[in-house]
Amino acid sequence: MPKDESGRGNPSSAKEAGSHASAASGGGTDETETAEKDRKEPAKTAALQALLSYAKPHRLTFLGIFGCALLAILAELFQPYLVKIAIDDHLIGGDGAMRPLIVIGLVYLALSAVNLIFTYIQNNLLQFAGQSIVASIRKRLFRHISRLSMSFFDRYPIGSLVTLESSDTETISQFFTQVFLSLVRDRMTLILIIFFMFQIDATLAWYSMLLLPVIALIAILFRSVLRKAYQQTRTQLSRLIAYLAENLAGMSLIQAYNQQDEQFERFSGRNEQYLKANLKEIKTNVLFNRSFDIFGNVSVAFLAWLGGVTVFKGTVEVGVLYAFITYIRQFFQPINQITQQWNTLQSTSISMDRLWKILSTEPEIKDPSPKDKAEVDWKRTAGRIDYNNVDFSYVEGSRVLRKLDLHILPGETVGIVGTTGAGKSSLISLLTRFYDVDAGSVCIDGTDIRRIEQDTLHRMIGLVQQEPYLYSGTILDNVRLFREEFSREEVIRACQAVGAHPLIQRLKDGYDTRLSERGSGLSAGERQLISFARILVFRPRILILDEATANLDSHTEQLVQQALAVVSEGRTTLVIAHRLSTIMHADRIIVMKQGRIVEQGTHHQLLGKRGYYEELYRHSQGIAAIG
Ligand SMILES: Nc1ncnc2c1ncn2[C@@H]1O[C@H](COP(=O)(O)OP(=O)(O)OP(=O)(O)O)[C@@H](O)[C@H]1O
Repeated sequence: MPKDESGRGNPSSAKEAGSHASAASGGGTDETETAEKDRKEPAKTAALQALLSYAKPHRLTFLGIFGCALLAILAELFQPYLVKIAIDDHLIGGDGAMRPLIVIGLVYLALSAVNLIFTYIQNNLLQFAGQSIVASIRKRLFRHISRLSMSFFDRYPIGSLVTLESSDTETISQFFTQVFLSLVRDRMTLILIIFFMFQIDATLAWYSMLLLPVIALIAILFRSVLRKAYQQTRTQLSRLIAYLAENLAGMSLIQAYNQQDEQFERFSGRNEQYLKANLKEIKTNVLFNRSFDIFGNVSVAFLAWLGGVTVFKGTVEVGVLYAFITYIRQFFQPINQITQQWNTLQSTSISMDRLWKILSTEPEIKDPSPKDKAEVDWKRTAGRIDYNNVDFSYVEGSRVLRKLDLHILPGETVGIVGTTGAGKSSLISLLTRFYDVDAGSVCIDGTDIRRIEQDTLHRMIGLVQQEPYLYSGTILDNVRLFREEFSREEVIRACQAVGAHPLIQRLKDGYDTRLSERGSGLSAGERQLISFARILVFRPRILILDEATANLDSHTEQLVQQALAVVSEGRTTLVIAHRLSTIMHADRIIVMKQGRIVEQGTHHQLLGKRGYYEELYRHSQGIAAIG
């Protein structure tokens, strides 16, 4: 069972996160989504409140939208009324004078212009408010995700976070630009049409109201079918995207194993299902729209007949009948819109729910409270590290580090070795506070790192990983990590010190050469040298190298080793290495096995012990010989 389900730290359990992830990646069926929804009604209210809180700063804009919509609708609905006046008072009942008819014509035109202008302003305001709201949601989400703890990323697939940041926020933007408008404008239109009808002729208006239950019945019947068809399409699309993402990520393996045809077949199957779901959704939509059209025409015929009879009897004027027929036609439009928007409303609520789950996830690793906070200056760190009786597990019941006690002196270089899964990387992750210990403590210069602010802690420590991450940007940006406080000269000096300068100069634009994502275009060794230069620029007091030379050939490794000697100078350095040759010259070597330190000493002392280290060493020598 993941730790946070036991009540520690994160309120959203891993189980929930997992189910969300599967829904995002297409695993969710209608039933599971409905069940999820039922369970999370309170969360949804919170989600809706959160959504509204984003809209709050734009309340004046929304007031403007409301006003514009009202004026546009009034202008539109006043037109049939004008025609009624023209027919009844001037064409049939009038004295044949043209002047009033021309005036009515001009007013009619003016109303069209009013409708056009206010609809235009309303749409612009709405787009402005909607897009601004979604932009700020995206910003907050990005910031929030980047502050979440590593345990969150263990549970949450990156793909579903990308979906969240891209397509879920897009759905929410549709809420503001389509659904919200429909909720406001279409409802207002319906109410005003009914109002105009009763103003003109109450008897005909009551007859027209007979249509309402039938309209409601059709809308309700279709709503569930539409919703099902829509959700089916979404599920199939998510499955397709998830499959595509997985496929692209593993392309090298697919090509190496010549799996293209098999993968193509599997893709085609999913594509076919998506196509079917899409066609079904379109068919249902067309059926709904046409049914509504037919019913609209039948209603008009019914009203024409009923009205015609009353016109013949002389109880209703022709103009009134004309206005009614127009209103009835207009009546169907907003109802159709509202029903259509129901789908978007549904998906907004699902997206908002997902978004809220992430936004309400508290980082498990928190900064100390002002009371507990230790005042530390990272520049003055001596670099002593103490692991005091540390217990640690990622998943409850499966201990990774046991009663681990390790004390490292300032400036000492410590190599950490052990077989796969021994706990080497976990040891490092505790020092950087990617995770917190279950018991015991980790201290730097005698201060428990939980009492040090994370920003300060991360300035104390420099981490170089096996696959150094380079961002899309220039070499200069990548060395100083986009922080302008470091000058170009500092970056160049750092690159010279680690031996990266000649190779950077050979590049097309030198330090201004733009790297593509992940630094493709540079060799593994070159990328590693750039990450070493970062260390010299940022000057952390503690340096961690996690398999930093694992991917390099022996010539490049030599280059990197020289660079390493430069960067580790005067710093407490922890080096994890599978290749024992990398750490042979360390001041001390820690040998780990199943979460414990089983041996420690210099290379020669350890070989002399003829224990586990010697076994590992012989094994690695054997591999080297075979190589
Ligand atoms: N994020 C994680 N969630 C759950 N278990 C994990 C996680 N990371 C590591 N483990 C488990 O913790 C144990 C120690 O892993 P760790 O990565 O620290 O070992 P290591 O010695 O660095 O191994 P390697 O040399 O292969 O990198 C392993 O059993 C591993 O499966």
